[in-house]
Amino acid sequence: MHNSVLFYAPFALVVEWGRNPGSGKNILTWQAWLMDDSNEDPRLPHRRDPNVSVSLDQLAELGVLYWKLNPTIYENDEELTNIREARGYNYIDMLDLCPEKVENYEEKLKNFYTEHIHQDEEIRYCLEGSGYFDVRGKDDRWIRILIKAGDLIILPAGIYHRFTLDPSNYVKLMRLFKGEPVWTAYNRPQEENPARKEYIKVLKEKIGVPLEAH
Ligand SMILES: CSCCC(=O)C(=O)O
Ligand SMILES: [Fe+2]
Repeated sequence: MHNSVLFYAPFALVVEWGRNPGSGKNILTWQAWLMDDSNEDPRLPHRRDPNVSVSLDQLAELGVLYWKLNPTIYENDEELTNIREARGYNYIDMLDLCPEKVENYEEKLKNFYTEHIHQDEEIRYCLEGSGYFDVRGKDDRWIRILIKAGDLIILPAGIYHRFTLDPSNYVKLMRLFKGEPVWTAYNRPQEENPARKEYIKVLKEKIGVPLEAH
């Protein structure tokens, strides 16, 4: 799948949105960086000093895909429809991440921030608010990805990741899935998990180096 044309499609779409005259948005809204090693509040940015940015290309190498869409038209968005059709995402629901709307809010947040994998892709489209997805890079260091309204992100099955709110303390996410949704998280270590093995195999083929723990 990752070697197919689809794999490159996000860039075309990103450029398209960036060209949209009068949209007031540009394609440089992408923000990802290597995390520092401090144990301070996870909701802080945790940039290194000096900052080390991570590009869309570097993320794509890890199988992480990104689109910039217009969140104000999500109910009737042709681009979103195209992505859903191309990738078979026939299921959607909404996750409004605030204490009033989510049962066991604190526990859920804690679980989201516990390093884990899934056996399927994790697909999230941010409609309001913001937060951070952290993914492990090829050297096993944390890469922090800022997600805000209009950002659609796909994490491949088997990638170690976690999620936290940022100081805004609020995010509204659309969750997408292929078929009947399965949200099961498998906490690290998962080296024998078939999804992890497959992910490592694809990564080795693509970038030629094994992932190494620090
Ligand atoms: C808040 S959505 C992202 C959290 C996550 O990794 C998950 O739901 O599995
Ligand atoms: Fe997850």
